[in-house]
Amino acid sequence: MTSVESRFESAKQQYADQGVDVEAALARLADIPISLHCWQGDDVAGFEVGGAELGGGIAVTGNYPGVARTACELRSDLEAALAQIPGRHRLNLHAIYAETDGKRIERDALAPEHFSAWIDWAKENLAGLDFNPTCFSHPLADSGFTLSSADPAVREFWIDHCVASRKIGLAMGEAMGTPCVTNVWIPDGYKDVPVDRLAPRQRLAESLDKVFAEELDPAAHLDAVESKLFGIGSESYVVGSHEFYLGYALTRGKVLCLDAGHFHPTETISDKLSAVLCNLDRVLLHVSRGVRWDSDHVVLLNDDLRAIADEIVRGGFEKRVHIGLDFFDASINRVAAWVIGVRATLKALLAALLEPTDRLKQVEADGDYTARLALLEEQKTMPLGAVWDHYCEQSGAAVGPAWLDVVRGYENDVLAKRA
Ligand SMILES: C[C@H](O)[C@H](O)[C@@H](O)C(=O)CO
Ligand SMILES: [Mn+2]
Repeated sequence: MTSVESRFESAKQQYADQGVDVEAALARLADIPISLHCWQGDDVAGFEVGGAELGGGIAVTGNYPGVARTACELRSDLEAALAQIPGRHRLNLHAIYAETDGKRIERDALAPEHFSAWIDWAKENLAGLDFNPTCFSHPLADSGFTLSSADPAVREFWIDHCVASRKIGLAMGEAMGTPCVTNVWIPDGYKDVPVDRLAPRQRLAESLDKVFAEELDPAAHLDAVESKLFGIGSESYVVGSHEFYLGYALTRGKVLCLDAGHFHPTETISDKLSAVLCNLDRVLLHVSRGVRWDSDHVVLLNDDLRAIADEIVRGGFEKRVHIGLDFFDASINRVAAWVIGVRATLKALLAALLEPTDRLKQVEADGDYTARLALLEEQKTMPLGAVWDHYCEQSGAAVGPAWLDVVRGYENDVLAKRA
């Protein structure tokens, strides 16, 4: 027996003593896909012919070598990351990752054919695809307003882009046999205090109603809307605030996207899950790590991430919460950034799945808050790592930090050779 296996067997017994079935927990974990965000691989630049600088009040810092310059390079980098991540996962694409054969295709004219290479590759490598219209990094977003613009021509352009994006998302969902979540995030807002907070929100609601006018088969496609508190250049007012989208999602039956970096710095999204899922069917998560602001740091196995995973598992929300990642760090190896973030997310889910939740719920229901606190605290030193290592080994992913050597090898052989 290898040391990984002997540590696993002893951990399994320790969890069994707590009433936890480790094999059942691992089977549940294998069934939870994480949607990797393609934009970590190229600093949210995309491959649009004649594309603009990154805009929309989001910023990527760092200049680590090896950024992906083409869709082929990005797919190769994703394969390198996926090889170090146990389980089968999804990919979240933005419209600016279209492949248009060297021709400039305006965003309102994008079509499924511009993503056929992604779809073919996804069939081999992934459990599903998700999608996003790109309503930033474009001259028609320079005013700071897109779907809520006061200019009807600007609004029209972005409505048409979002309609085109839903068709692309639908094609992805049909091809993959699992619904594609197409998420609309817009940067619209004001740097300074506005007088009229209402009119842009009314225009946004009208525009969204036009975007979503056509009913799409939920077996292949789901619509999500993402709120934000502030961005760079929209510090005082964001049109698509949380309250706006919560109301919109509730009244229109849409998926609500909660981005961990899009709330007040001391506000967490974990507590929101059970609250919004009392009335909404589904939630999309953008798991991110804000440091002092919406800085989009790589997610780590910290208290916030564990609390999100705990809420998903304790609520039995695995099929109602779509887990996507959203961070972009250009100061470290970008492939490693994906591996660190996804492995951390899976570890958090595993920790939650290994919790004796029924017992904890029972002591809570009995009013035994002493036992609740004591058992939760004891849980923290249970041998999660031994189960995690077994899961990695069983799935063909590297055990422990060994993945870093493989990613370093890819860096030397491939990334370092990019000019
Ligand atoms: C690139 C993404 O769509 C973007 O990060 C968005 O989801 C967001 O969170 C903006 O702050
Ligand atoms: Mn986001």
